[in-house]
Amino acid sequence: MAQGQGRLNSSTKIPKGNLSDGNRKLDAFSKRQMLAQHRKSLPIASVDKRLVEEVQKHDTLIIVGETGSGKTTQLPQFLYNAGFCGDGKLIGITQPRRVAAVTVAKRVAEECGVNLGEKVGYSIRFEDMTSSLTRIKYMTDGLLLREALLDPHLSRYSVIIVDEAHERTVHTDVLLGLLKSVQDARSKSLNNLQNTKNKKTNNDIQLKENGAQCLNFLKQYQGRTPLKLIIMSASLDARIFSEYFGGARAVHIQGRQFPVDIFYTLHVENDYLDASLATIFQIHLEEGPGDILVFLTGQEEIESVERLVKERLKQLPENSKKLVAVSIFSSLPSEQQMRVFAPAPPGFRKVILATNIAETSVTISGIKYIIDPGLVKARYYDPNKGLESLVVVPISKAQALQRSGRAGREGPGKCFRLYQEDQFGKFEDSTKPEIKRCNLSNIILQLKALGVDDISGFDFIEKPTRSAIVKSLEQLFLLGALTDDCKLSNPVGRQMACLPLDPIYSKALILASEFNCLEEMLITVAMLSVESIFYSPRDKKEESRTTKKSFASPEGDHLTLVNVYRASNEFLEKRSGLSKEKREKAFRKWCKENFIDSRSLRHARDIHSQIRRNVEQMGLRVASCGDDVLQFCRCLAASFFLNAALKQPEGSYRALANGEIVSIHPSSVFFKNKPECLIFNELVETNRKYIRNTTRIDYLWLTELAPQFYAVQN
Ligand SMILES: Nc1ncnc2c1ncn2[C@@H]1O[C@H](COP(=O)(O)OP(=O)(O)OP(=O)(O)O)[C@@H](O)[C@H]1O
Repeated sequence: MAQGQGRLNSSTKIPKGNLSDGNRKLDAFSKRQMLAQHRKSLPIASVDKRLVEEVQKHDTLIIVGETGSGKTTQLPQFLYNAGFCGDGKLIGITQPRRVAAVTVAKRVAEECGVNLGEKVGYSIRFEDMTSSLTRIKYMTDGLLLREALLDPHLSRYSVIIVDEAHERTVHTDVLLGLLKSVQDARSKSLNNLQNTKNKKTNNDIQLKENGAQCLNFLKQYQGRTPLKLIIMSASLDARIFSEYFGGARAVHIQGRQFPVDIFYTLHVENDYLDASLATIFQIHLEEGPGDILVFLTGQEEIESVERLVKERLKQLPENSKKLVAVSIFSSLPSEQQMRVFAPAPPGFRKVILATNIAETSVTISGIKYIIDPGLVKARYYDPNKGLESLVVVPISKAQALQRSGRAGREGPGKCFRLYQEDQFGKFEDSTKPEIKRCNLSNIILQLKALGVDDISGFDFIEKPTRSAIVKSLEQLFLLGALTDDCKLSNPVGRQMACLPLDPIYSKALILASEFNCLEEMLITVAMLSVESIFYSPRDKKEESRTTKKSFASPEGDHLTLVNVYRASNEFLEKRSGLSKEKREKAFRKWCKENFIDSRSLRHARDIHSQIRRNVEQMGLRVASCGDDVLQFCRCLAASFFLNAALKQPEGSYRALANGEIVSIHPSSVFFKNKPECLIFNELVETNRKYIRNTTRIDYLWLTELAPQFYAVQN
C-alpha cells in the first residue's frame, strides 16, 4: 500500500458526521434543515455576497476554488436568490459529463426543496428533465452547443457557468468561443437599443404616448440583457482564460471542507492493477469505515478488477467478506451509472471502480478513500491517417487533484497515489486540450450550422492544427455536408447537423431512407453507439463463440447486430404480458444465456427510440429492406466509403483512404473467413491497428456509389 504524509490541509472545518446516513432517518423537514446547515458550512457560503457583486460588476468572471468548496451546487443558488432569473431567464451550468449534470441537479433540487424538473432541472443528450418552471439548468457542454443552433443568442439565459473548464473538452473549448461572440453580440444589440431608446425619449414624445409601441420596445429591451459568463474549476490556469477573455477578472475561493491526506508509493509500481487490488484489500481490512473509489482506465480493466475482487473475497473469512464492488464507465446506460450513488447494504463497504467519468464534479456519498494509479485512457486522432488510437497515458496534475478531491467532501479522506512523489512532479500541469487531439468533423459541422463559415478564423481558445481542420472539411465535403464553397449544403448538411451523432452515422441514416433500409440502419447506428454488445468470459470462450454464431450474418457484423436486436425484440414481445420487473429479469437472463451485455443492449434500445424520433421529425421515410439485404450493404458502402479496405495476399487489409495496413478485430464475424473487400466503422490502434465492425461489399460499388472519392483516385 502507498505510504507517505498528508499534503492537503483544511482551512475550514465543520463537525464530523456522515450526512447521508443521518439523512435517511430524518423526516423531510429536518432533512432540509440539515441541508441548510450543511450549505452554510461550505467555504463558498462566507463569500456569497462578494461573489454576487463580482458577477454584477463583471460580464466575465473566472472562479477557482478547492474541490468540494461548493462552486457547482451553491453559486447558481446565490445568483438565483440575487435576482438573476428575473423575466423568466435561466442560469445554465455546463458540465463535461452527463453523470455530473444529472447528479448535481438532483442534489440542488433537494437543497432547494423542489421536485427535479421544476425550479432546478437538467438536460443531457437523449434526456430532458426541465420544464417551463426551470430556472437553474444543469446540462452537458455539448447540449448547450446544440441549443445554440436553435437560439444563436442563447437569449433564454442571463448567466452561463462553464464548470470544470480545466477538462478542456472539445465542446468546452468551442463553447467558450461561441459564448464570447454571443456576449459581444448581446452587448452590441443592447447598446444599439439603448441608443435608440435615448433618441426616442429625447425626440419622440409619441413613444411615451403610444402605450403599445412602448410596451413592445420595453419587451425587446428587457429580452436583451448582457450575458454573464462564469468559468469555474478547482484546477485551472486562470491566466489562460483571463487573457482569452480580454483580461477577465479571476477570483479565488479559499478553503476546503475537510482534509484529504495524500500518500505516495515508495517504489515504482510495475503492475498497477495488482497494486490497486492490494490497496483495496489493505484499506478494507485495516482502515476504518468508508467507501473506496478506484480510478481505472477502461471497461475491460474495470470488469477484470471486479472479477478479481470477487475471487479474493471468497478466500477471506466470513466476517471480512462485507465488501461490494460497483462500476461506472461512460458506455454504461445512465440508470446503471446511478447505481454507484446508492449506499452499500448495511454493514458493507463499497468499492467503486471508475474511469475518469467520476473524476470531476461528482460527490459520491460515503467515499473516504481514493486509489489513483495515475493513468487515463485518452483518444488521439491522427488526421492525416484518419487513425484513432486509444492510449493509456499518465494523468496531469490537475487530474490528480480532481481525483483526490472526490474524498474530503463529507469528512476527512485519504488518497493513495500508486506512484512516487517525484513521478507526480513530472506530470503535466494540465491535460492536453481535446481539440488538439480529436477528429474535428463533428464540431466543424456544428460550427457551420451556427453560421461560422471561416473555421480557421474562429476565435478558439487554442487553435486546432490547420491540417486537422482541412482534413475534417474534406471529409465533410466528401460526405456531401458541404458545398464546393465550403458552406453547409441543403438539405443534407443541415439534416446531418440536426442529428446528435457522428457525421458519418448521420449520413448513413439519411442515405438509408433513400435505400429503403432506414429501419435496419437505425438499429445499426444505435448498436454501434454503445461500447460492446457481446462479451466473452474467460472461462467460457468457446461457448460464447458458438452462441454468437447463431446471430451471425454472412454479410458481416452490422447485420449480425441487427439480428441480435431483432431477436431481443421478439423475445420481449413474447413476454409483453409479464410485469415490468419479470420482463426485465427474463430479458437479463436471455442476455446472459446469449453472452450479450444486457446493459449495453438496453442502452442501444433507448438510443434507438431517440434517434428514430429524430429521423421521423425530419420527415425521413422509415422502411425495412426485408430480405433484400444487398440494399443495406450497398447503403453501408455509400455511407462508409471512406472506411473501405481491400484484402492483401497475406490476409491483412489495406485501408483505401490512407493506405494503412490493418487487421480485422478478433470480435468480427470475418476474423477467420475474410472477404475481398469490406467497409468498417472504426480503425483503432491498441497493440495493433484493428478495424472493427465490418461488412462485406463489392469493390465496384465504391466507384458507383462514391465517385466523388473513388472515380478521381482510382
Ligand atoms: N450528491 C451529494 N450528496 C451529498 N453531498 C453532496 C452532494 N453534492 C454535493 N454535496 C456536498 O456539497 C459539497 C459541495 O459540492 P460542490 O459540487 O458544489 O463542490 P465544488 O466546489 O463544485 O467541487 P468540485 O470542484 O469538486 O466540482 C460537497 O463537498 C458535499 O459535501
